[in-house]
Amino acid sequence: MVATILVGMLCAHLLCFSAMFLLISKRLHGKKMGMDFFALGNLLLGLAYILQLAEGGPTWSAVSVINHTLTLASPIAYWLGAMRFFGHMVPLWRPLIVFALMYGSAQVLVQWSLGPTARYAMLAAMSSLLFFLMALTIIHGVRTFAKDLYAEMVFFALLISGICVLNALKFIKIVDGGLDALQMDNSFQTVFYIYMSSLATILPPSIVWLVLRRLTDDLRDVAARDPMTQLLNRRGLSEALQLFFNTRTTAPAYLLLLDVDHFKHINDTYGHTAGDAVLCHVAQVLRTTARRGDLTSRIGGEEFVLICLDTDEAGVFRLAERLRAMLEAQIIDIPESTQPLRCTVTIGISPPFSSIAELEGAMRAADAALYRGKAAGRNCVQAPLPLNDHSALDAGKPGMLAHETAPTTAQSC
Ligand SMILES: Nc1nc2c(ncn2[C@@H]2O[C@H](COP(=O)(O)OP(=O)(O)OP(=O)(O)O)[C@@H](O)[C@H]2O)c(=O)[nH]1
Repeated sequence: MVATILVGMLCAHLLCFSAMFLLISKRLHGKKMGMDFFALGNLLLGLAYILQLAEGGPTWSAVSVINHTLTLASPIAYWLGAMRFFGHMVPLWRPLIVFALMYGSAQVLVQWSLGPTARYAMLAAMSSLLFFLMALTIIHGVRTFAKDLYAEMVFFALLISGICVLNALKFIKIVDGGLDALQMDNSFQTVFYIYMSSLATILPPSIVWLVLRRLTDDLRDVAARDPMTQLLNRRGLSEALQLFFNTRTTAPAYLLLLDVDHFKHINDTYGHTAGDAVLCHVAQVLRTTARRGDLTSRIGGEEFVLICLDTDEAGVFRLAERLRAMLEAQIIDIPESTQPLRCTVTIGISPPFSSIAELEGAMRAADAALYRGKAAGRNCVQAPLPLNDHSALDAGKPGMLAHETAPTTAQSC
């Protein structure tokens, strides 16, 4: 009786959360994060348990064959849903239909050749195997595609390992004691269904939590990035830098402020689409040239910032010069245009700084250097003023600098 009530509650939980997952997936439109697959997994398992209640005990019937097939199809749907959640575009119906046909046939074969006990033992063994594979996938995910969800994934792996172990025990009991092991009210079955009911209560809210986490992470990411170039925006830059200074106290940072030369002229001559393509090109060069861990950002219009972390002064000047030369040399692909287009940038460098509070000052110093670079003819790298030359910094006048590179003649882009 107890086990029957537990199975009834389990069905109610599974079907309610199936409906909830489906509603969430509808709200998520294009990026459903596997919620539609999880809804199907819950529905299949819920239906399997309803069929089990209808059967009353082990029987050989079409309903029983469908029940066993649905019981195993549901973890497959969950597994595929998890793959979708992590961005793998796996199909749903084809693998499920292929599995259903294969497992249906296997049941008929086993029932006729080895008898009913073997068919039930096969269900327990297959369940154990599927959940074992699922736990293995999660453990693999923790090291690769799901690193950011470490705690959640370990939690899931533990819960799923529990089902795996219980099904393995069920298999042993069926092999040892025959179909009597499946009597609903024996103590093992009671423990089994208590565990399954607990999972049906814990897992769905945990899945909703995962989706919520992903959505809020995505929102934060959208708020921190420039939509056109996908580089960090001003806000994202200062958040990322804050994080860096909170966790590291190594070498100071340097800020490079890049400004595309004569950008207005590019827009006016080639149109805004070409202007946008130039900005995306500069962003791409920044992304690929900067070291891993450096922060790349578009802070507005045609102004970009690169913050170099864990480096020294000589390295920063080499990088700035490399960036300038690369941008000067490369031809930019403009959609629907056959005219080759190049652009140059002027780069102002800040003095070293080592706290987030100094970011604004570093930005101002780099801006003053940039201003001097523009005045000196553009397409060059300008070092910051010496620390004691405050008057020059205030007025933005050119100063005598140790690292100044010889400015080349401004080029028409
Ligand atoms: N295509 C495009 N243009 C932009 C965007 N944001 C700002 N602009 C344009 O960038 C131009 C910036 O011009 P200016 O500030 O005069 O700078 P400049 O022409 O590069 O001159 P210098 O910096 O002195 O070499 C303006 O025409 C803006 O309209 C954008 O997202 N896309």
